Amino acid sequence: MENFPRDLIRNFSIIAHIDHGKSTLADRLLELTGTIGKRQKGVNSQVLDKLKVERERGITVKAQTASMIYLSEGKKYLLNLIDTPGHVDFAWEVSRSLAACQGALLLVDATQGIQAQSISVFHIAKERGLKIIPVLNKIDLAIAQPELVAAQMESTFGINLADVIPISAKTGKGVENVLKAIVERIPPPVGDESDPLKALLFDSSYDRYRGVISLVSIQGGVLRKGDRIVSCHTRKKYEVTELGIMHPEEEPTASLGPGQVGYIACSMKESSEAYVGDTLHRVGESVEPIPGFKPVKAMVYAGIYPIDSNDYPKLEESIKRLTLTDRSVEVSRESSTALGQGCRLGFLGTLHMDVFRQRLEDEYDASVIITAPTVPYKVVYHDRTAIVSNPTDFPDVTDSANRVKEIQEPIVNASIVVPQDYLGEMMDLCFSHRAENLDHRYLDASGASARIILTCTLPLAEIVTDFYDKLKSRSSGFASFDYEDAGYQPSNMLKMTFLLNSKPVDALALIVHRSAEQEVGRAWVKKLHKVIPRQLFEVPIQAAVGRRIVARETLSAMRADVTAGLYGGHYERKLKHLENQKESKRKMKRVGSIDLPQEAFFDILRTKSS
Ligand SMILES: Nc1nc2c(ncn2[C@@H]2O[C@H](COP(=O)(O)OP(=O)(O)OP(=O)(O)O)[C@@H](O)[C@H]2O)c(=O)[nH]1
Repeated sequence: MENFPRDLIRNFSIIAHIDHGKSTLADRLLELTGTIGKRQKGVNSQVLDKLKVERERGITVKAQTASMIYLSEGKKYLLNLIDTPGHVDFAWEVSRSLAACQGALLLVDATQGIQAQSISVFHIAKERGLKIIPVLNKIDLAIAQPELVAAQMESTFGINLADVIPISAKTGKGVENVLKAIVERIPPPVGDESDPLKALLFDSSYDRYRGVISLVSIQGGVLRKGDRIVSCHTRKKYEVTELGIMHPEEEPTASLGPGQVGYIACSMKESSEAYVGDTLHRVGESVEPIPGFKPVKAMVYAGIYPIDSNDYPKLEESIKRLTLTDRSVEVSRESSTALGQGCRLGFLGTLHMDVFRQRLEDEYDASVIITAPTVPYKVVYHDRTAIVSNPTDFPDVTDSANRVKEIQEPIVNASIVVPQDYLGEMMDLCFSHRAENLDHRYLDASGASARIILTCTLPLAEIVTDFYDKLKSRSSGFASFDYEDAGYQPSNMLKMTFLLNSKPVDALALIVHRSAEQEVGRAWVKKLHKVIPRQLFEVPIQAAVGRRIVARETLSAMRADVTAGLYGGHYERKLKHLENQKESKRKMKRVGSIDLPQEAFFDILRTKSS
């Protein structure tokens, strides 16, 4: 395995919109090359989708890699498949996996045609200079429109119709042609055995016994067991204790040569030491780091609290262990008068957040509440700039004493692919979420079912809550959506606070755009009015921006005599009543002079939209 000549190695990825069949095709390739046995009929567990949550949701979260041997015209090729995740939140993982490849299979579902992510992944691959092999999947289905979709691929990607390979990843039809094309069209990797060692770290996972396991692509030289290596990024030194290829499980080898892709274990204890995109080289040799290194950046933040505050230590431990396997989650401590001790987590996007919460619940049996997501804002003061991702820390911009010059919010370039009948709906949706620079063009030549790609810029804050759900429901499920980071722009954002009996409640603060302050303020005081139990006195519930009250409701005083039931009866009954009262008092959170049941808080926070 380790002695493969470089010109017989091919490193490639499958890139596609979600559900277009990447994992199914990967399975078929592994089967055809004899890397795994044939699946039994009816068993649909994909080898490369490992995590339970991935299987449940049918999406790939973490990239997996596998090597296979393919015989063609008497030659034995080593094909390294680098699997990429299929969701916008993980664009960075796609990009870094592609750094280890020379080619990519661009897979498009022949029943659905090109979708938003087909276009974005195509551009990432193109920018990296990869050889792209267009593949049309699901041709076994009666509703497939292979000619139409192939024509779409020609006009959108500028590829040759003759290069498109029609397949059914499900039945295996045409898949042999894909293997042939990989060998014929994708160039072998570069790099020489005599070069100094240069390895790109493109993924990592955590093993309880061996520590961090990194996936590397050897771009020059040979890596051997026992080698002393050093990270360009951290300058930390390690000894390689084990290495090998994924076939599809780990298979130890004595070395990894130029062009090879494999795993290494090297006494790295903390997963935070394994920087994706880092270059590893041998101690004593100096090399130019591989360009394109950038640390991952959290774009969505939320607070996470245990339902029962006694569970905090357990929750913290669980989060710690989970982040060992998913380094892209940022963690810090946070506490709130209303919710007690918790953590503030930063995620790449909302799906990433959902997946993390589900893993926490599945793997650690933790009952948690996650507060509404907030994006990181830039607060520009006269003398400095701060990044604020927690409403509690957001300054009151209406108070000149705070010397805030400007607030900037993160924006994204969004693209939506949708049948033309839904164009009006989609434009309305975008406008109601503060879209700018709206533009559209046709993907197909014409026809009643012609599809359109709509592009615009949107504030990230507008898409982190329910934008995706609205997009799906208002397009009857036909629209697909993708976005990429487009930096920051000045924006009129304000901090809204809520007052109960004239006292502000920290945990309820949120950041809103000025244009939405009335609407949001009114909706929230109404909601609070519903969930807060009546007190012995009248309680005003107010939404405020700075000192300005933008909405108000009044909770009238409780009239019933609650102690009435206590007169007469047995002593034990009274005692029981007192105990019950004590118990429920324990659960109450005293905010200002108001007692609030914790559940009321959770109710509010669960649905709060920032
Ligand atoms: N009929 C038919 N169904 C297919 C074919 N290829 C994949 N599918 C089905 O399409 C669905 C999605 O396939 P996956 O392989 O999970 O898609 P994916 O692109 O890996 O999805 P992500 O990992 O979430 O990006 C599954 O239900 C597959 O069984 C095909 O050629 N024909």
